[in-house]
Amino acid sequence: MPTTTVTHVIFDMDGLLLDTEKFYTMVQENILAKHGKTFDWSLKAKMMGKKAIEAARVFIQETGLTDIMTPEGFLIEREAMLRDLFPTSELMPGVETLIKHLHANKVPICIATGTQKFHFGLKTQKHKEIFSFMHHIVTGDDPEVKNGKPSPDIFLAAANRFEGGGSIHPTKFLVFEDAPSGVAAAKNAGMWAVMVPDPRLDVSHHKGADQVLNSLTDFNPADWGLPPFPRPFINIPSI
Ligand SMILES: O=P(O)(O)OC[C@H](O)CO
Ligand SMILES: [Mg+2]
Repeated sequence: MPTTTVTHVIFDMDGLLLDTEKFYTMVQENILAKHGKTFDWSLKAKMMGKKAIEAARVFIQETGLTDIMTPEGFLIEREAMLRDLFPTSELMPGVETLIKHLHANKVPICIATGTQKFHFGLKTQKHKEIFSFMHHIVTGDDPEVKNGKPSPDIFLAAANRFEGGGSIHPTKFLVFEDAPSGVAAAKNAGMWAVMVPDPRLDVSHHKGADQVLNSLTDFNPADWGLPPFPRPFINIPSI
Protein backbone atom coordinates (compact mmCIF):
# COMPACT_ATOMS: atom_id res chain seq x y z
CA MET A 1 0.00 0.00 0.00
CA PRO A 2 1.55 3.35 -1.00
CA THR A 3 2.36 5.99 1.59
CA THR A 4 0.10 8.74 0.42
CA THR A 5 -2.30 11.31 1.78
CA VAL A 6 -5.83 11.47 0.49
CA THR A 7 -8.26 14.30 1.23
CA HIS A 8 -11.62 13.03 -0.08
CA VAL A 9 -13.42 9.68 0.24
CA ILE A 10 -15.89 8.11 -2.19
CA PHE A 11 -17.95 5.14 -0.95
CA ASP A 12 -19.55 2.46 -3.08
CA MET A 13 -22.83 1.36 -1.50
CA ASP A 14 -24.18 -2.14 -2.24
CA GLY A 15 -22.03 -4.72 -0.52
CA LEU A 16 -19.76 -2.04 0.93
CA LEU A 17 -21.94 0.26 3.06
CA LEU A 18 -25.11 -1.86 2.95
CA ASP A 19 -25.50 -5.63 3.25
CA THR A 20 -27.60 -5.79 0.07
CA GLU A 21 -25.64 -8.07 -2.29
CA LYS A 22 -27.18 -11.07 -0.49
CA PHE A 23 -30.62 -9.89 -1.70
CA TYR A 24 -29.45 -9.78 -5.34
CA THR A 25 -27.87 -13.23 -4.97
CA MET A 26 -30.97 -14.80 -3.38
CA VAL A 27 -33.37 -13.37 -5.97
CA GLN A 28 -31.13 -14.32 -8.89
CA GLU A 29 -30.79 -17.86 -7.50
CA ASN A 30 -34.61 -18.06 -7.31
CA ILE A 31 -35.05 -16.88 -10.90
CA LEU A 32 -32.46 -19.31 -12.25
CA ALA A 33 -33.87 -22.23 -10.21
CA LYS A 34 -37.17 -21.83 -12.09
CA HIS A 35 -35.21 -22.66 -15.25
CA GLY A 36 -33.21 -25.50 -13.71
CA LYS A 37 -30.06 -23.43 -13.53
CA THR A 38 -27.77 -22.41 -10.65
CA PHE A 39 -26.25 -19.03 -9.78
CA ASP A 40 -22.61 -19.00 -8.74
CA TRP A 41 -19.99 -16.51 -7.58
CA SER A 42 -18.15 -16.49 -10.91
CA LEU A 43 -21.30 -14.99 -12.48
CA LYS A 44 -21.90 -12.81 -9.42
CA ALA A 45 -18.37 -11.37 -9.80
CA LYS A 46 -19.21 -10.29 -13.36
CA MET A 47 -22.50 -8.62 -12.36
CA MET A 48 -21.88 -6.86 -9.05
CA GLY A 49 -21.28 -3.14 -9.12
CA LYS A 50 -22.67 -2.66 -12.59
CA LYS A 51 -25.68 -0.60 -13.62
CA ALA A 52 -28.84 -2.74 -13.51
CA ILE A 53 -29.29 -3.09 -17.30
CA GLU A 54 -25.60 -3.88 -17.80
CA ALA A 55 -25.70 -6.54 -15.05
CA ALA A 56 -28.91 -7.92 -16.57
CA ARG A 57 -27.29 -8.33 -19.98
CA VAL A 58 -24.43 -10.29 -18.37
CA PHE A 59 -26.93 -12.47 -16.47
CA ILE A 60 -29.00 -13.38 -19.57
CA GLN A 61 -25.91 -13.95 -21.74
CA GLU A 62 -23.95 -16.04 -19.23
CA THR A 63 -26.93 -18.23 -18.22
CA GLY A 64 -28.10 -18.93 -21.78
CA LEU A 65 -31.59 -17.52 -21.14
CA THR A 66 -31.54 -15.28 -24.23
CA ASP A 67 -34.42 -17.24 -25.80
CA ILE A 68 -36.45 -17.26 -22.60
CA MET A 69 -36.27 -13.71 -21.25
CA THR A 70 -34.89 -10.27 -22.15
CA PRO A 71 -32.61 -8.26 -19.83
CA GLU A 72 -35.49 -5.85 -19.31
CA GLY A 73 -37.86 -8.71 -18.45
CA PHE A 74 -35.32 -10.11 -16.01
CA LEU A 75 -35.05 -6.71 -14.27
CA ILE A 76 -38.85 -6.45 -13.93
CA GLU A 77 -39.01 -9.91 -12.36
CA ARG A 78 -35.96 -9.28 -10.16
CA GLU A 79 -37.06 -5.90 -8.91
CA ALA A 80 -40.53 -7.09 -7.98
CA MET A 81 -38.80 -9.54 -5.63
CA LEU A 82 -36.21 -7.01 -4.36
CA ARG A 83 -38.66 -4.22 -3.57
CA ASP A 84 -39.75 -5.70 -0.25
CA LEU A 85 -36.20 -6.64 0.71
CA PHE A 86 -34.44 -3.30 0.10
CA PRO A 87 -36.10 -1.41 3.02
CA THR A 88 -34.70 -4.03 5.43
CA SER A 89 -31.07 -3.31 4.39
CA GLU A 90 -28.58 -3.22 7.26
CA LEU A 91 -25.23 -1.40 7.48
CA MET A 92 -22.08 -3.47 6.97
CA PRO A 93 -19.74 -3.77 10.00
CA GLY A 94 -17.62 -0.69 10.70
CA VAL A 95 -19.65 1.66 8.47
CA GLU A 96 -21.26 3.79 11.17
CA THR A 97 -17.99 4.27 13.10
CA LEU A 98 -15.99 5.20 10.00
CA ILE A 99 -18.54 7.57 8.48
CA LYS A 100 -19.17 9.36 11.79
CA HIS A 101 -15.39 9.65 12.30
CA LEU A 102 -14.72 11.11 8.85
CA HIS A 103 -17.69 13.47 9.13
CA ALA A 104 -16.62 14.63 12.62
CA ASN A 105 -13.17 15.38 11.19
CA LYS A 106 -14.62 17.30 8.23
CA VAL A 107 -13.30 14.86 5.62
CA PRO A 108 -15.45 15.32 2.48
CA ILE A 109 -17.30 12.05 1.76
CA CYS A 110 -19.82 10.99 -0.87
CA ILE A 111 -21.41 7.93 -2.47
CA ALA A 112 -21.06 6.59 -6.03
CA THR A 113 -23.41 3.66 -6.52
CA GLY A 114 -24.57 1.70 -9.56
CA THR A 115 -28.00 1.42 -8.04
CA GLN A 116 -30.72 3.67 -9.39
CA LYS A 117 -32.05 6.64 -7.42
CA PHE A 118 -35.40 5.03 -6.57
CA HIS A 119 -33.76 1.93 -5.14
CA PHE A 120 -31.26 4.11 -3.25
CA GLY A 121 -34.20 5.59 -1.36
CA LEU A 122 -35.63 2.16 -0.50
CA LYS A 123 -32.26 0.78 0.67
CA THR A 124 -31.31 3.74 2.87
CA GLN A 125 -34.62 4.54 4.56
CA LYS A 126 -33.54 2.94 7.88
CA HIS A 127 -30.22 4.81 7.92
CA LYS A 128 -31.07 8.43 7.13
CA GLU A 129 -28.62 9.95 9.66
CA ILE A 130 -25.58 8.10 8.32
CA PHE A 131 -26.45 8.92 4.73
CA SER A 132 -27.11 12.56 5.63
CA PHE A 133 -23.36 12.94 6.31
CA MET A 134 -22.63 12.46 2.61
CA HIS A 135 -21.75 15.63 0.66
CA HIS A 136 -23.57 14.19 -2.38
CA ILE A 137 -24.84 10.95 -3.89
CA VAL A 138 -24.26 9.82 -7.51
CA THR A 139 -26.51 6.97 -8.66
CA GLY A 140 -26.24 4.68 -11.67
CA ASP A 141 -29.08 6.46 -13.50
CA ASP A 142 -27.40 9.89 -13.18
CA PRO A 143 -27.24 11.59 -16.62
CA GLU A 144 -23.47 12.11 -16.21
CA VAL A 145 -22.91 8.37 -15.79
CA LYS A 146 -22.89 7.33 -19.46
CA ASN A 147 -21.31 3.94 -18.74
CA GLY A 148 -21.41 1.94 -15.50
CA LYS A 149 -18.46 0.52 -13.55
CA PRO A 150 -15.70 -0.42 -14.63
CA SER A 151 -15.98 2.78 -16.64
CA PRO A 152 -14.58 5.68 -14.54
CA ASP A 153 -17.66 7.85 -15.27
CA ILE A 154 -19.36 7.54 -11.87
CA PHE A 155 -16.20 8.23 -9.82
CA LEU A 156 -15.20 11.19 -12.02
CA ALA A 157 -18.72 12.62 -11.66
CA ALA A 158 -18.58 12.04 -7.89
CA ALA A 159 -15.16 13.75 -7.62
CA ASN A 160 -16.30 16.79 -9.60
CA ARG A 161 -19.27 17.44 -7.29
CA PHE A 162 -17.15 18.21 -4.25
CA GLU A 163 -16.25 21.88 -3.62
CA GLY A 164 -13.36 22.53 -6.02
CA GLY A 165 -13.70 18.93 -7.18
CA GLY A 166 -12.69 19.62 -10.75
CA SER A 167 -9.24 20.86 -9.69
CA ILE A 168 -8.43 18.13 -7.18
CA HIS A 169 -5.94 15.55 -8.40
CA PRO A 170 -7.48 12.05 -8.69
CA THR A 171 -4.85 10.63 -6.32
CA LYS A 172 -6.38 12.72 -3.54
CA PHE A 173 -9.48 10.50 -3.68
CA LEU A 174 -9.83 7.21 -1.81
CA VAL A 175 -12.53 4.86 -3.10
CA PHE A 176 -14.02 2.04 -1.00
CA GLU A 177 -15.43 -0.82 -3.09
CA ASP A 178 -16.55 -4.44 -2.77
CA ALA A 179 -16.75 -5.32 -6.47
CA PRO A 180 -14.07 -6.02 -9.10
CA SER A 181 -15.87 -3.68 -11.52
CA GLY A 182 -15.82 -0.95 -8.89
CA VAL A 183 -12.12 -1.32 -8.14
CA ALA A 184 -11.40 -1.21 -11.88
CA ALA A 185 -13.55 1.93 -12.23
CA ALA A 186 -11.64 3.65 -9.41
CA LYS A 187 -8.28 2.77 -10.95
CA ASN A 188 -9.52 3.87 -14.38
CA ALA A 189 -10.36 7.21 -12.72
CA GLY A 190 -6.78 7.46 -11.38
CA MET A 191 -7.89 7.09 -7.76
CA TRP A 192 -6.83 4.84 -4.88
CA ALA A 193 -9.02 1.80 -4.17
CA VAL A 194 -9.57 -0.01 -0.88
CA MET A 195 -11.42 -3.25 -1.56
CA VAL A 196 -13.58 -4.97 1.08
CA PRO A 197 -14.61 -8.10 -0.86
CA ASP A 198 -17.11 -10.78 0.13
CA PRO A 199 -15.04 -13.74 1.38
CA ARG A 200 -16.73 -15.92 -1.27
CA LEU A 201 -15.25 -13.81 -4.07
CA ASP A 202 -12.22 -15.54 -5.56
CA VAL A 203 -8.98 -13.76 -4.62
CA SER A 204 -8.11 -13.48 -8.32
CA HIS A 205 -10.69 -10.67 -8.37
CA HIS A 206 -8.78 -8.66 -5.76
CA LYS A 207 -6.12 -7.60 -8.25
CA GLY A 208 -5.92 -3.89 -8.91
CA ALA A 209 -6.97 -2.88 -5.40
CA ASP A 210 -4.39 -0.83 -3.48
CA GLN A 211 -5.49 -2.37 -0.20
CA VAL A 212 -7.75 -5.37 0.56
CA LEU A 213 -9.55 -5.64 3.90
CA ASN A 214 -11.73 -8.37 5.40
CA SER A 215 -13.96 -5.68 6.90
CA LEU A 216 -14.21 -1.91 7.24
CA THR A 217 -13.53 -2.51 10.94
CA ASP A 218 -9.94 -3.25 9.88
CA PHE A 219 -9.50 0.13 8.16
CA ASN A 220 -6.94 2.51 9.68
CA PRO A 221 -7.52 6.07 8.41
CA ALA A 222 -3.95 7.05 9.35
CA ASP A 223 -2.66 4.58 6.70
CA TRP A 224 -4.00 7.05 4.11
CA GLY A 225 -3.11 10.30 5.86
CA LEU A 226 -6.67 10.72 7.13
CA PRO A 227 -7.37 11.79 10.73
CA PRO A 228 -6.62 8.81 13.00
CA PHE A 229 -9.29 7.25 15.17
CA PRO A 230 -9.05 8.60 18.71
CA ARG A 231 -6.82 6.43 20.88
CA PRO A 232 -8.94 4.22 23.15
CA PHE A 233 -9.37 5.99 26.45
CA ILE A 234 -7.76 3.86 29.14
CA ASN A 235 -8.80 4.99 32.56
CA ILE A 236 -5.82 4.04 34.73
CA PRO A 237 -6.83 4.73 38.32
CA SER A 238 -4.26 6.91 40.13
CA ILE A 239 -2.28 4.94 42.68
O1 LIG B 1 -22.19 -1.73 -5.52
P1 LIG B 1 -23.03 -0.57 -6.02
O2 LIG B 1 -23.48 0.33 -4.92
O3 LIG B 1 -22.35 0.19 -7.18
O4 LIG B 1 -24.41 -1.19 -6.62
C1 LIG B 1 -24.39 -1.97 -7.77
C2 LIG B 1 -25.64 -2.80 -7.97
O5 LIG B 1 -26.76 -2.07 -7.71
C3 LIG B 1 -25.61 -4.05 -7.15
O6 LIG B 1 -24.67 -4.92 -7.66
MG1 LIG C 1 -20.78 -2.59 -4.37
